[in-house]
Amino acid sequence: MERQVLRLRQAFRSGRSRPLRFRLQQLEALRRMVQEREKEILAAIAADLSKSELNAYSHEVITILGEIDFMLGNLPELASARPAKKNLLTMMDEAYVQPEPLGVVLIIGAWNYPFVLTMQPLVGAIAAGNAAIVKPSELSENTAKILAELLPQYLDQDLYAIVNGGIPETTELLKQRFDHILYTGNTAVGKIVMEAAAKHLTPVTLELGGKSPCYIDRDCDLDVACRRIAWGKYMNCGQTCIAPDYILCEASLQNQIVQKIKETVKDFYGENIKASPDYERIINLRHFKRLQSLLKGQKIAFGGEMDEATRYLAPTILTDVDPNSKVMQEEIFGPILPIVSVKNVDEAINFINDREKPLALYVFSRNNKLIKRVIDETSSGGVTGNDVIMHFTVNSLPFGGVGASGMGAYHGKYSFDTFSHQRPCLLKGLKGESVNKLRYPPNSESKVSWAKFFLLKQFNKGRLGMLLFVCLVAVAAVIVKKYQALPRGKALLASLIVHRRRWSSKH
Ligand SMILES: NC(=O)c1ccc[n+]([C@@H]2O[C@H](COP(=O)([O-])OP(=O)(O)OC[C@H]3O[C@@H](n4cnc5c(N)ncnc54)[C@H](O)[C@@H]3O)[C@@H](O)[C@H]2O)c1
Ligand SMILES: CC(C)=CCC/C(C)=C/CC/C(C)=C/C=O
Repeated sequence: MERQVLRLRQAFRSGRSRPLRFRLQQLEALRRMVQEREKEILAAIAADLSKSELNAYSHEVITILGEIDFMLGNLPELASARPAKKNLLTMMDEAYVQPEPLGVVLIIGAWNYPFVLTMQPLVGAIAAGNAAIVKPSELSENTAKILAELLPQYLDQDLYAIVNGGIPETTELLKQRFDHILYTGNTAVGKIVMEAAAKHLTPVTLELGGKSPCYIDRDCDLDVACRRIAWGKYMNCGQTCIAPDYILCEASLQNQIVQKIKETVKDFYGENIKASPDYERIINLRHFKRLQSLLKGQKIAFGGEMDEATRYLAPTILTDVDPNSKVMQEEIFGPILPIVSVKNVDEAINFINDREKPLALYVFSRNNKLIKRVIDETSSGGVTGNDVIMHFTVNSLPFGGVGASGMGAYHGKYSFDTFSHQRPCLLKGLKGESVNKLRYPPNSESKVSWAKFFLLKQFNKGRLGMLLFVCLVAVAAVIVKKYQALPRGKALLASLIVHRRRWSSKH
């Protein structure tokens, strides 16, 4: 492991990954990989998640193609230096922010969207000019295997590597020094990752989970709300980090919601859900049994059928759920939808704020003011109003958690920023020592007063006004220096001093 990281570090140090042309070429190669080897990629995802290849394409491949296209189109602008605003003391200098790559980064992915959760961060890491190691989840072993086979065929092998394995391999990997780690997965392992990263002072992006609430207002189109919620909850068999975890609504809405979701499920998956190509299975027996245990003692208003042999768990709704029950204590990550009654929106807001900050928050209402109020009075990684999941698909929005649901964000520009250091650069000339004297010892009241004037005075006169002022100062300095005795120079300096004194007396 150590040797592998060293190999990547040496390749990074060679500077090969930095030129814009190289990054674009690697991103194009990645796009070629996805297009040319689509069938193998889809087959692997489908096998890992008991998913149809059509769904594998729309859940995962589309996202990656979109992300690569975004980077190819925007990278020249994202990677270029941005001029920075200057103060009076640096007016004549060059100030800019230059994004630079961090170095060798580690990307650890989760099993539930095994292609998206490894490749989307990789697109950002390449775009920002880094070397990267990708560690796919061992639970999605087919995708892990195909990535290990394909990536070296398309990408620079000394800069980008796949490491496969389980806990021992990841533990070994985490002992190495990286320049950034982006981890996707559960909160407990997130803490392990952060602890390991802290030993090297490595910054982390943690894409974690949580219980994402979904509030349905009384003033709402319930048909539309229930169709959208059912789509987001039961896709990937509920194993989506931003799936609506539970519903909050007034008690009087509960039965209608059950009825409407029931009808939607029939529309989506037919009478025989088990036979639907659009309904997936639970990833493994451990998770199946965990979900089974969440149903104990609950009122199942719909669904609940299960088959351990195939890890089938039907789309399920629980009603009159006690907020203290087990199903309301942990992220469900399966096709179980509890409904918890609240009296009104105030109680819903309190309910949300009494718990850990979720990864996503959903509000359904005809009343935009109510939606804005819920947003203003709560906190979550992201929000979609009158729909679920969809904020994930907008790559101009940062995607990430807050508090217990994670830290940092990625997607589009935000991926580029996550894997870059925004380096402040100030390039000065070797002239101007007369002004610089202000900051050299010995200090004096007058110097402090001048420094305050130069550094704190806000100029609202635009660039031209600023330039005129600087010229005035420069001319005054030259005149005073060369012709100390001349009345015009003295007068100019005197007026500047008066101007500065007047300003100083006010500040
Ligand atoms: N925020 C997001 O974008 C996002 C996306 C997907 C999943 N999730 C969250 O992830 C959770 C489900 O994923 P999971 O954790 O079951 O996935 P997982 O079991 O695939 O684990 C995630 C990664 O952590 C590694 N890992 C596991 N144990 C480890 C250990 N002890 N030390 C070091 N590495 C270890 C795995 O090898 C894997 O690569 C849910 O909470 C879900 O909400 C979040
Ligand atoms: C809008 C369509 C067709 C797909 C969205 C794909 C999707 C739900 C991706 C989720 C990825 C993600 C962050 C999962 C977390 O577990």
